[in-house]
Amino acid sequence: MADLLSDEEIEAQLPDEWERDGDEIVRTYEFDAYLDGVGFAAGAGGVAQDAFHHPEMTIGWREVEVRLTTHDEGGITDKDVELAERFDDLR
Ligand SMILES: C[C@H](O)[C@H](O)[C@H]1CNC2=NC(N)=NC(=O)C2=N1
Repeated sequence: MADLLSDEEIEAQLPDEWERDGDEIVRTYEFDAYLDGVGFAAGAGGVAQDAFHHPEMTIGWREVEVRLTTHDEGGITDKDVELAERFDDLR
């Protein structure tokens, strides 16, 4: 059970390069090659499954957009922030 973060908590805890978009936090990772993005998404998927907390990921040309929200709570919780930090560590 994760509690919804307040606007102030989100602002304070949002990792660098991440932005808030309504009830989601979002970051677009950029890569030198398309398959580097595909590989990142695969690794992020493994981390997500390990955390059992799953992002929406859109794989584009040399970029991957990652969106996180806690569906069970209807907004942003520390689960989203923690997973964002773990994704950043994959870089
Ligand atoms: C039952 C519930 O769907 C599961 O506990 C997990 C699965 N992955 C999830 N992922 C995300 N982003 N939010 C959730 O609330 C969530 N819930």
